[in-house]
Parts: sequence; structure tokens; C-alpha cells
Amino acid sequence: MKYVIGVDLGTSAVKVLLVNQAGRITKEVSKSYPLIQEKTGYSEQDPEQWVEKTLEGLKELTGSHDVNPADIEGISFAGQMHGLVLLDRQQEVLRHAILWNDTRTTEQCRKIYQELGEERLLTLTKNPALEGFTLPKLLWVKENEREIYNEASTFLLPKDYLRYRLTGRINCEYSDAAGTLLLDTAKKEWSSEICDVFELPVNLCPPLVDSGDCVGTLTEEAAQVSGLSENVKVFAGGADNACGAIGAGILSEGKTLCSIGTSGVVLSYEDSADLDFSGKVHYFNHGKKDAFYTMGVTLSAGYSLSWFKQVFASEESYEELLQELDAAPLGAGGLLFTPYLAGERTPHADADIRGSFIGMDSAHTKKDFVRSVVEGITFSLNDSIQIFREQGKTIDKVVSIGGGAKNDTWLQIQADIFNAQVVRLESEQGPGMGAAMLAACGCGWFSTLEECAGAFVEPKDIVSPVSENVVAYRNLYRLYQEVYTQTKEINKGLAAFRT
Ligand SMILES: Nc1ncnc2c1ncn2[C@@H]1O[C@H](COP(=O)(O)OP(=O)(O)O)[C@@H](O)[C@H]1O
Ligand SMILES: O=C(CO)[C@@H](O)[C@H](O)COP(=O)(O)O
Repeated sequence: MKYVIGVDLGTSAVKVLLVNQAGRITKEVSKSYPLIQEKTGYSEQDPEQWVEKTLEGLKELTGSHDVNPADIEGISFAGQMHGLVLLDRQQEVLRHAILWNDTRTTEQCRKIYQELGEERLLTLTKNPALEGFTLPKLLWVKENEREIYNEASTFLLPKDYLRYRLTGRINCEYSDAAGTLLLDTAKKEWSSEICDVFELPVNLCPPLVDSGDCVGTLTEEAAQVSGLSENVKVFAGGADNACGAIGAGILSEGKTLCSIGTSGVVLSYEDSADLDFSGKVHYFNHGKKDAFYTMGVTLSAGYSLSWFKQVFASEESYEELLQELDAAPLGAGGLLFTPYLAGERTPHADADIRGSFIGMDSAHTKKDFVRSVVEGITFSLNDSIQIFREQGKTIDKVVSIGGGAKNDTWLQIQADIFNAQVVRLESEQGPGMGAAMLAACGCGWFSTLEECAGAFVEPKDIVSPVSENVVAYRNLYRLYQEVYTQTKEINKGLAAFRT
């Protein structure tokens, strides 16, 4: 039996999957690393940790009795998007990576609109200026850390840096390049116009390849440390959401994905870059060649739950904590939560907004808080579902992946709030599976990603909405929607007190 490896460089952990030719995950290793949050709005990670933890994970995988490393033919990567890794002329990392959920760059976003114009930005990149994207981060470093900026010879996205460390080859692929605000999305080339306006040398941008391209093999050192053969073919891979879409079989029009990791996304496949969503949702290049996807993003989806667990229930596992979901009633006894712990993207692009618990009552106990956190995260994802429906899309079936798809009750809550069938797959590891599928196609096991999805993507069950819950949640959702408007100004005032 032959194997490929899919690596998902997530925000909470790197997940390494060993996948056989039948598409079954025969071994899975996860290694976590922390966020570095020095100030409110800041979110960084040490790229060296990504490399160390990935190598540890690969070593554990190849060292197990499940596989002969000589049978592993290919490896590919999915990764958290938008993060800025800056390298100097010797390809050394210049500072910690600034991540997708770091919102220090509101001023730089304003500047992008002032100097390039919102309309021109949307025409070229299909996306608005949001704090999490890479260009504002690059401008922040240029303005605030000039010495570091002057040393920079290239920037990389997180999984592209990891792949560079394993192969010695510097590349970026289109699905992650799309999240930088420097790519001309339709033309698939770095925008010299945007670089010129912001006086950034175009050669700061790494060479572009397709997600399925073979970019080389492992370095001798990486092969030795990981236990893999030096002949393993390395394929470029894609943004975690692009790979999540591949891993969930979102490869044609009409298919919708909900992914609840640290962030949460609702994603819809698009055949072309011609549609106009006026920047209400993100519009990116897919990992499938010359295809696209649109998506809405909740910044703190799984992160809201992990925050709650860490602050109020650090001794409990997620399974123990989420047992409380069944004990609490629908609507959490009148307790509403908004998951804006680090600001928000869709539908409110607002770095200042923060989360709320509304309606706290002396009768409430921990179970109600857990339920309201899960319901609030899901309401936030429903905001994106509503945008797609308003644009004329039919959403009656949603494939659910990510950590949030592990829990039965949460899947039912998704079905009831989205008023759609929710499909659970055999494995919730969408991005890692998508990366493995890119490697499987690259190794010649399949001629198209669709053919590969036919063999690899296996639905486990379908959760249907319960009509009385749908009605109750529709009423509660209206109240949820009001919380943003009612708390916006209060949160602006509170910003001065944040540390
Ligand atoms: N057993 C579980 N049931 C439901 N949600 C879970 C469970 N375990 C983890 N999670 C949620 O999944 C999130 C991590 O998901 P994951 O897809 O691994 O994220 P990332 O790719 O961002 O690292 C956590 O923040 C947590 O909220
Ligand atoms: O910023 C985005 C998408 O635009 C995030 O979805 C990141 O890509 C992080 O993903 P997870 O670690 O939550 O999977």
C-alpha cells in the first residue's frame, strides 16, 4: 500500500495525516503551539515552532509501526492564511509571524483605501482592506519597524515558510497569495500596480506556483529528522480554507462548507472571478486550478470556545465541557453570546467590537454559558449563510468540518440555525485531507481532484434541521443581530481601557 501525507498548519496546532491509496487516514498526529499576544489586538507565532512541531509530528508518524516510510510517496500542506513571515537575504526569519487574527493594522487599512481607492482594490484583488490580510501587516512593519523592513528580502505565508524549511525552495501558491491583497486575483499575478502605490519592491513577493505543482523534494536534513525518504515528492498545497474545500469535496457550483477551527468560515465554490459580492465576503483563488471560492469569516469561532474553556473550565476536556450542551435548553435560558473576542470580519468588518454575554440571570449556570457560546458562534456563521442567500444562492446542504464538527449536539445546532442539512464526513480534518488529496493527484493516483474526492471524501451521516427548533432559532437570531448595533459604540469607548 502506498501513502501520502497531508500537513495542516493550523492556528492552534499542526495536524499531520497519513492517508493511504483508498483515502483512509491510517495515522493522525497533532502538535500544538501557543499564540503570542503581547497587547490587545496583537496575535503572533514563532515560525520556528511550526517547523519543530511539524518535524516532531512527522517523526512520530514515520516511527510508528503503521507504515514503512519507503511507501510514502508525496506530501503537501494546508495552512492558516494571511500570516506575514519576513525573511532577510540569508532567508532567516526577521521577526515573529503576524497572524490572520491580529488587528493592529486599522490605520494601514485606511491608508490602502486612501492611496489606492476601495474600488480599485476590489477590482484588482476582489477583496476589501481587512486588518487580517497580509498587505496591511507589511505596511505596518514598514511604518513601525523600519529597520526590520529594510532587511527584508521576501515575505512568505505560514505554510509556504514551513515548506521552504523542508525543501529549501521558496514559493507561494495562488490560494494563499489571494489572501495577501497583493495578487491580481483574475490574472493570477502579483499586482505591480499595488506594489507601486505602496512603494513595495515586487521582488519582495515570492514566485507563484499552482497548488498541485511539485516544488521539489525534501532536504537531506529534513528527511533525516522526519524519517521520510529524500525522494518524497513535495507539492505546493493551499490555504487551509482552499484545502478544507478540497478535502470536503467542494469542487463544483452549489456546494457549501462550514469549517469551525480557531476561526469559522462559510465557504461557497465559484467557477469564475466574475461575480460581484462588493467585498461583503472574501473572494479567493481555490486550490483547484483556475477555480475560486467566496467565504464569510468569523474571527473567533472555535477560539471563543477554547477561550471559555481556558478561563472557566481549564481542567475539563472539550468532550466534558460540551456534555453541558445537552443539559441546557435551546436559547440557553435567554442568554446570548456574540463571539467578537478579537473584533470581527463578516458581516461587521470591525476591529474594535468585542464579545458580549447579554441576558445573564441568577438562574443561569455554567451549562447555559457553554450553550450560549456555541449558539453565538453558530449565529455568527449564520450571518455569512444569510449573505449568500441574499445573493441568490440556495443553501440547503452544508458540509461541516473542523474541530466544531466533532460534537453531535453542535452539528444539530448548526442544522437548526442554518436551516439546512448538515453533512458530517468520516474525518473532520478537511484541510489536512485536502492537502493529502493534492499530493495523491500529484503522485498520479488520480487524474483530477474530483476523481480523488470520489474515492477519498466519505460522508458519515446527515443531520436534518428540526422545524420547531428552526422557528425558535430564527426568533433568537433576530435578537442576536441587534447586539452588534447596540454594543458598537460602547465597545469603541471601552477600547481605551484595553491593555
Ligand atoms: N471535541 C470537540 N468538540 C467540539 N469542538 C472542539 C472539540 N475539540 C476542539 N474543538 C474546537 O475546535 C477548535 C480547533 O479546531 P481545529 O480545526 O483543530 O483548529 P485550527 O485549524 O485553527 O488549529 C478549538 O478551538 C475548539 O473550539
Ligand atoms: O483568516 C482566515 C481566513 O481568511 C482564517 O480562516 C485562517 O485561515 C485561520 O484558520 P484556522 O486556523 O481557524 O483554520
